[in-house]
Amino acid sequence: MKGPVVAIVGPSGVGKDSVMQGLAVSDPKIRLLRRVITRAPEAGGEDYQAVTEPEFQALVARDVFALHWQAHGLHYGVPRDIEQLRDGASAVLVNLSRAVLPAAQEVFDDFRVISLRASQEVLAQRLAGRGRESAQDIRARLTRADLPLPEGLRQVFKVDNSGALQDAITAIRAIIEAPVGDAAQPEARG
Ligand SMILES: Nc1ncnc2c1ncn2[C@@H]1O[C@H](COP(=O)(O)OP(=O)(O)O)[C@@H](O)[C@H]1O
Ligand SMILES: O=P(O)(O)OC[C@H]1O[C@H](OP(=O)(O)OP(=O)(O)O)[C@H](O)[C@@H]1O
Repeated sequence: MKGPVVAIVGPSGVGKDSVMQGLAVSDPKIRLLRRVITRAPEAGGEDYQAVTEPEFQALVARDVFALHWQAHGLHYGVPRDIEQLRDGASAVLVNLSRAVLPAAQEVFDDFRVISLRASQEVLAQRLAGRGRESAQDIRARLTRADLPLPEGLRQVFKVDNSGALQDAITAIRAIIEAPVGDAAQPEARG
């Protein structure tokens, strides 16, 4: 049995990494995809494979990635071995750019999008609290916060993460555990 690929998307600071960690702790069959990123290895936060830009380009040339994109001045890649991670999983969670979602929907069967939301004030506070980026980088991330989701996505669920982290985790578990085609409630789409 292959679990769905569940994209966790939303503005910087909304809680994508926190929600993903919490979900993985709550159920060992919920797995996290480890991204390849041209970010310094010591930056902290999520577990990722840090590579240099030439190393990243060599991986692209070797066709290692199912998906890759650029954002925040960095390159990000999702290795094709995500398919092995799906075997026997309840879900494989992956932090994706909103811009890459239409491509992802074509690449993966049973692809679901969790669109996390929080107000600009909450985002600004959380980014400052996280302390990974400079004030200038935080401003750049906040200007991207309102980027709309692309059209044509078939399974999108809005989840609010302005409140307690556990509430968002509980809401997402219900979406993951629902049978295919059953999880979508009209009011949860968007
Ligand atoms: N529901 C929440 N309540 C309070 N703080 C949160 C919540 N979700 C995330 N955070 C905090 O907000 C900051 C940004 O969260 P993070 O998971 O890194 O967001 P993202 O991956 O979307 O950029 C972190 O310091 C995290 O601990
Ligand atoms: O196109 P967007 O939807 O705005 O996303 C831009 C980038 O932000 C996220 O990365 P990352 O997790 O490195 O950054 P963040 O923690 O600051 O969101 C996401 O995975 C994308 O790579």
